[in-house]
This record gives sequence, C-alpha cells and structure tokens, in this order.
Amino acid sequence: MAKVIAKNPGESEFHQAVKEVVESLMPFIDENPKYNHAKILERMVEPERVMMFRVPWVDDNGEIQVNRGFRIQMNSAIGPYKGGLRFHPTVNLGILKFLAFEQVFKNSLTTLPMGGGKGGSDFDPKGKSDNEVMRFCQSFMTELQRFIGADTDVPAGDIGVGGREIGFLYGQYKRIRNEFTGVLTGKAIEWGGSLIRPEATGYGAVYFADQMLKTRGQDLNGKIATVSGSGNVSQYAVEKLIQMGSKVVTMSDSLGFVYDPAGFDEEKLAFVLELKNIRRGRIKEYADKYNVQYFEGQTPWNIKCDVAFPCATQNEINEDDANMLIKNGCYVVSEGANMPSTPEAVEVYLKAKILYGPGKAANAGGVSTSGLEMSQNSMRLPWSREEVDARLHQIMINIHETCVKYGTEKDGFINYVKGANIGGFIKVADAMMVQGVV
Ligand SMILES: NC(=O)C1=CN([C@@H]2O[C@H](COP(=O)(O)OP(=O)(O)OC[C@H]3O[C@@H](n4cnc5c(N)ncnc54)[C@H](OP(=O)(O)O)[C@@H]3O)[C@@H](O)[C@H]2O)C=CC1
Ligand SMILES: O=C(O)CCC(=O)C(=O)O
Repeated sequence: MAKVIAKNPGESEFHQAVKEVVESLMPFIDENPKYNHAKILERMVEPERVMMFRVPWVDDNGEIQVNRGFRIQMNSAIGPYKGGLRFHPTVNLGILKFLAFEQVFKNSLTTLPMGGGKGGSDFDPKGKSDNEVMRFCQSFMTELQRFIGADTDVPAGDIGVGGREIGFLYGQYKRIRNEFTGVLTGKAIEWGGSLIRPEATGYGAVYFADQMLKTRGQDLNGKIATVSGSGNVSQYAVEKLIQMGSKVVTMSDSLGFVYDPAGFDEEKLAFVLELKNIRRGRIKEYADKYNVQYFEGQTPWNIKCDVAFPCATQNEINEDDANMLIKNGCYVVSEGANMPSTPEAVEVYLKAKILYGPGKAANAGGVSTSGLEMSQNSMRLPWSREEVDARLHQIMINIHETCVKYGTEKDGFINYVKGANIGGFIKVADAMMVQGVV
C-alpha cells in the first residue's frame, strides 16, 4: 500500500479501492505464495495503459470549451478491456483508476470473457443542449476511437452517459472508422443494442439482494427499501423492487431526496423516468407533484428500512449513515453504485454481520448484460427479453455462489467483500500466471 500511495499521489479513491481489495486478499495470497512470487497484485494495481487527451468543442454561444478525456485500460488478462464512460465535473484520474480497478474484479466475477477498463471526462452534461452534448461526444470520440475496438476495448455508459450519449459516440466512431461493430454497449435496440441492458444494473442489484436474503430463508416481498439516486441504476432497481413486492420509500439526486411513505408505484416511477430521462429535471419536482417530503442537501440513510440500495455515487454512505441504517433495523445493503460505502461504513456492516453485497458483486448485472450484448453483436442475432433476463438472473446467482464459496467464515457468516475479492482475483491471476511477465 505504501508503494501504491507513493506512486499515485492524491488519488484517494484509487488508494481506497486498492486497500479494500488488498486487505481481504492478503491471507489468501499468503496461503498461495505462487501469486506473490509472480507479483500478481503489484502488476494488477498498475494500469496496462492510461490515455489522457484534450477534448475541445464549441458551445451554443460559439465559444470554445476545453475538457479532459481519459481511458484507463487496466487489465486484459481474460478479455478485451470493458467498462463504462463517466461524464461528470468531478471526474479525474484517481476516480477513473478506482473504477477501472474495481471493474477488473467485477468483470471476472461475471464468468464472461471481459478485461477491465474505465474512462470519461470532466464534462458536465447538466444544463447543456442536445447539440452541445453531441458536439462534445463527437470531439471525445474523435480522440478515443484510436484506442478502442470491438476486440480491443469496449466502453459503455456510467454516470452522465446514457442512451443519448452512446448514440452520439457511436455515430462518430462509425463515421471515422467506417465500420459497424460492437465497439460500444448500451446501444439502442434498433442498431445493435441488447434488450434489458438499460434495466440490467438495477435488476441485477435486486436479484443479488434476493439471493442474499435466501441464505436466511427470506425474500424481498413486503420489505421496506430505501434507494438513492434517480438515474439509470436507481430507476430499474425501483422497478424490480416494486415487481418483487417491496415498498420503495426514497429516491434522490445530488441536491436532496424525496420520502414517499406510501411507496413508489409504476405510475410514480414513470413520472421519475420522464422527469430524469426526458425533461432532465430535479427530484424535488416529485415531492411537489405527489405532496411528499423533500430533504434538501441530505441522503436517505436516516429513513427506516429493511433493505438499502445505494445507487448514486462513491462514498455516499459514511460511518454515521451506516450506524443509522443498522440502528433503524436495516439488515441488507446491496450496492448498485460503485464503492458507495466508505471503508468505515463497510466495517460497521461487517461488525453487525448484516447481508452486505459490495458493488463489484451486486452491480455486476450491468456489465454482464453488456457482455451479452457483445455476444449478440458477434453472432449478429438478437435474443428475446426473456432470454437476456434469464441469463442475467443466472449470472447474478452464479456471482452470489462464488461469494459464498470464497467468503463463508468459520461461524457461517458470509463475508461478501472477501468472497467477491478472492473470487474475482483467482481467474485474472491464473490467466496472468500463464501469459508470462506482461
Ligand atoms: N449504468 C450502469 O450500467 C452502471 C452504473 N454503476 C454505478 O451506478 C452509479 C449510478 O450510475 P448511473 O445510474 O448509471 O448514473 P446516472 O447518471 O444515470 O445517475 C446518477 C444518479 O446519481 C446521482 N449522483 C451523481 N453524483 C452524485 C453525487 N456526487 N452526490 C449525490 N448524488 C449523485 C445523480 O444525481 P444528479 O442527476 O443530481 O447528478 C443521479 O441521480 C454509479 O456509481 C455508477 O458507477 C455500476 C454498474 C453499472
Ligand atoms: O457495461 C459496461 O461495460 C460497464 C458498466 C460499468 O461501467 C460498471 O460496471 O461500473
């Protein structure tokens, strides 16, 4: 860790992600010294390649704007680099390296042949016109296209990158490279996308929670759920929770959260989708429309619930929030977001022995379905909604089984952090061992 910190100064999120993995992997590596001799971990914390580039574009007033673009190609031992693009003003090298590092383990857990990568820009799509977003995406892809390809590196969406952005990015890739390939996932269904990809991360986090509950002979029916965020992952976590009989009482955005004690239903969720995906408004409008409470500048973790789904961003649950969740009776946390719980919050969950599914396991449904989109693109054949959903569901069951296999402790407690880290590590490490010193 000292070396990682010294070599990557100021990248606190990257240090955090590496530390969590290293801490749970060290006992396993001590028992399997071959990984130590081959310096697997030292190699895994060093990206295979990092690209950083200028993204100039012209806004609607004719003024030139300059953003910074990135792509981190972290590890390709088990397949082409795969991972989303994030467009958000907070994006920097350290954040994308943490996301790329997590992605390596997550993609390995999916059982599909995908390496790990991540990219993005400090561009903020909020408040921009569609034309501005298009011009930015075209400039971003003009540079990115030289580093990616359907068998090399396949980006997708993440925060700030949804169907609209993937469309603009794909259009520019096709124009420059003159090829129609599966170079991006999250495409629209009419031009090579997969059914269920938009739903997959949220659905997957709910399927994972359901599997965790099954270990205690329970299910989601009748449970009170809190969800944070109101973007892609949150929207479909809420949809699946409603379908499974839970009562979802919160959603949020970066300005605050709404508390609806009667619970979201399909009609209310349709309002949120229209608000967020089309009008691109603020969640406060939900409180105004349905006459419920809105808590400005706050997160939903002090609301009483059985199950919590953090689906917004990293480090959105701190130690106090975690203590509050547990004090209020919450005993399941399934992370739709990447690293939404601080290390102190994770300590609280593990000490309380609740059912805690870390993001790299619980939110792997999104990238899994991206992998299924790649398969369909290679075959040039689309699968039905039922087929993709069944495959997604089975993958989440398999990931859960892997966590149980490597994370069950002597007293029977399932430490999903340990299970996901060891389960994700083995496949990548073994591939690296036989591929030589690369
Ligand atoms: N999309 C996917 O397939 C996958 C996404 N993830 C992870 O899920 C999380 C959400 O992604 P996604 O739903 O795609 O992104 P979206 O951009 O669709 O939605 C993000 C949501 O989180 C909120 N948010 C973003 N930043 C902050 C912040 N700093 N504080 C509070 N709220 C914030 C946003 O509010 P506002 O609109 O106000 O910014 C918005 O409600 C991320 O951690 C992402 O890495 C993980 C696996 C796959
Ligand atoms: O679908 C993908 O390729 C990436 C999804 C993603 O960015 C993630 O799992 O965090």
